Amino acid sequence: MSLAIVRTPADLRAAVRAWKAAGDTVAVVPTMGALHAGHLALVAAARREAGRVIVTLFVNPRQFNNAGDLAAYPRTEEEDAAKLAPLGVDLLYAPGVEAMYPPGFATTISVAGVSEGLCGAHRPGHFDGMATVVAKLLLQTGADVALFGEKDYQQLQVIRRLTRDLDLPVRIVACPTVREADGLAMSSRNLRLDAQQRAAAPALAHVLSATAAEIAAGAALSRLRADAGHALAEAGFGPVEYLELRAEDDFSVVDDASRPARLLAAAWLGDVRLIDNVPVRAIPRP
Ligand SMILES: Nc1ncnc2c1ncn2[C@@H]1O[C@H](COP(=O)(O)OP(=O)(O)OP(=O)(O)O)[C@@H](O)[C@H]1O
Ligand SMILES: CC(C)(CO)[C@@H](O)C(=O)[O-]
Ligand code: BAL
Repeated sequence: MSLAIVRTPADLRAAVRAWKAAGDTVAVVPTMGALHAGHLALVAAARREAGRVIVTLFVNPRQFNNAGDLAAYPRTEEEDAAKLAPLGVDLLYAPGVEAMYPPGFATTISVAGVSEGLCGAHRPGHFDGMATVVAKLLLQTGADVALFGEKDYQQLQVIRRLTRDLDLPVRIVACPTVREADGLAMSSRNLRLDAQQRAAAPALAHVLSATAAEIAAGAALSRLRADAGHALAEAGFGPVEYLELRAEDDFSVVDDASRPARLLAAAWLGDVRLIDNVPVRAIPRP
């Protein structure tokens, strides 16, 4: 089984135009490749949402704030295409950097508010680069629906804001985080962990879950932050970039579970930066 791979916006548009002329709807799953079961869950959801499914594969230089991270990012297009071929994906869109950013490219999309703090504070320029490429991918594919993972929770908020503000005619569907059996959120960057770091990595999910349970029971995050940091350090983590609670409705900073919230963290294991998040719902009191 082979998969059609398209490299230019013009070829992509031609394929989509033919599908739409035949009355098909189109779903897109944007990725940076090195596909794992989290991505494949997005593809399965995409198949339920539309008649045609496009997966995009583009390691977007503009969203990397760190040259070493970009250089080390795994690139496994052949294996990725082999994983997608049996899943009923209609097309893999894998443009080169020149096709995406031709000479003279000068536009940046910057989403205020939800992109501030958290990853926005620690990865300068990241969300501008991400929003710019996602806007391009949504416009190039003309997709009716686009699927994104909750693992990148702040990214999802930025994309929702972007599509509303620019009146992009696309529905955004969020999919829950897919985890390894030991709780570690699947991520392409996990491939860069050595054996010892891989053994330590699930502590991030465990500390988040334990802290979320205490907040759900009535505790304030500000009183739990130091203990969570110690637990991560004991497990072998380096610096914790942030551990923050945000309200799910407007993404404002909160300290307890009086509103449905998300507990989000980023922390380093050696030179690999991991992120994760969990929902927090107050336990109703009798
Ligand atoms: N574990 C996961 N569960 C569900 N969705 C995921 C998971 N990991 C990534 N995704 C989603 O897949 C899409 C593509 O993400 P991307 O290609 O950056 O993979 P990644 O594993 O998140 O890589 P990275 O190491 O850059 O974090 C995004 O919408 C992302 O949120
Ligand atoms: C959405 C995305 C494909 C844009 O490059 C990327 O940020 C990702 O993989 O999450
Ligand atoms: N998964 C989010 C993309 C990034 O880390 O750049």
